Amino acid sequence: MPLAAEPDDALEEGDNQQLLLATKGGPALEGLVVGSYCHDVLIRGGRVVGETLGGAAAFVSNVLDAASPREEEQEAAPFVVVSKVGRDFAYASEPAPARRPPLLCASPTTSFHAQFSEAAASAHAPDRELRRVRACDPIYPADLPDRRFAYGLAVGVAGEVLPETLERMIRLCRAVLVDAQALIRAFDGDGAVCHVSLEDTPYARLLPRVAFLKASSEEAPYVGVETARRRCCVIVTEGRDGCRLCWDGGEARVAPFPAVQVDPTGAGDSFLAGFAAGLLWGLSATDAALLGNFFGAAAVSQVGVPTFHPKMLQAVKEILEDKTTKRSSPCINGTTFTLEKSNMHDELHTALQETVRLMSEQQQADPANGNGGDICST
Ligand SMILES: Nc1ncnc2c1ncn2[C@@H]1O[C@H](COP(=O)(O)OP(=O)(O)OP(=O)(O)O)[C@@H](O)[C@H]1O
Ligand SMILES: O[C@H]1[C@H](O)[C@@H](O)[C@H](O)[C@@H](O)[C@H]1O
Repeated sequence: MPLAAEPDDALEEGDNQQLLLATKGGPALEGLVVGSYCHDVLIRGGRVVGETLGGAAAFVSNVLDAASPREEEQEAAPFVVVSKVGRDFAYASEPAPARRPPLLCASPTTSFHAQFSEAAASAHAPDRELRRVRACDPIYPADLPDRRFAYGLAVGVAGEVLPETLERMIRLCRAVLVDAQALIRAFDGDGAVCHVSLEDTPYARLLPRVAFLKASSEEAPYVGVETARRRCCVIVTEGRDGCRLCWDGGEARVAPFPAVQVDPTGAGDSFLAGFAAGLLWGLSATDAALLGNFFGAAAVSQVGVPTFHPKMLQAVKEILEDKTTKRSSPCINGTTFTLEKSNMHDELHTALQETVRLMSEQQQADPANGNGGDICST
């Protein structure tokens, strides 16, 4: 599919307004999630302690399905996933991939071995060593659908979101949110994950056209927060300490939620999706980060892609319906983002915290709703 023939090529940056009008008041705030599903093998003390579905796209879909606003008549949350796997993909019938099937390739599914350290992880030290043992094909610009989206999430795990693919996402989507792990991961001869400086990658020049860039505290030094915040809003996640947002001229710290961590995998992915859902509900970025922290905490409490209790989701939905104003003017729009904390930030935090408390009481009363094992402790 030649790029030159595509309608989005004719789109100038100023045409964003036209896109806004087309979507405003329309039936769906449709999203585009780009990044591949993968196989995660969790290893502790030389022993395999878990094999799970992974890939940021799987964690992200799970949270968007759970928390993004949707119309009554919509069966599923309105977003498309562009993901690639091989014929060996073991999780085709899991809810996240089954709902939005990946593209099948001749190459094998991307696969990671996560080696957990015996020592208890501190809030900022890397809690596991990751090694990519197999890599699927990259996602090319021509793999993306030929239509416009309200928002895009670039969430690669193994370098599969090519610079030209991110560029096309930027042209197709009104606002793009990027996980730094999609941009700065490199792999040594053994597949061990290391990082390169974002400034030295072809992605750097695209930053001014990105709305939000999320990095973990381990990735932040490679992103160069002080430079990046002049180009887009940077969110640094800090594990059990919550997160901070930095933009040109301001910053905010957002408090975490309590969690008993059993597996840190997917915390950052779930954070980003919760954050995006918050923006879709019409929250300011700093308020939306509360929803990010909420789903990040929920992710570490279970092994693999978490299952959310329907009562918990209902409570979150009621809180959001109560605290947010009409969605007719969504904040997920590069020209009208509100970044600062609103005056109901603390109330929103308290209400979500109360949900965490109720759910943990319920879990204690009914251990059958447990977390399915602990990867973090011996
Ligand atoms: N132990 C924890 N307790 C409570 N919340 C947590 C915990 N760990 C993570 N979170 C939440 O999840 C968010 C993302 O976590 P973190 O900073 O560890 O991301 P990450 O390193 O990208 O995660 P991963 O690579 O494991 O997906 C945090 O900002 C926080 O809100
Ligand atoms: O950093 C991790 C890692 O690459 C995992 O293998 C994957 O499942 C997660 O999605 C990602 O955030």
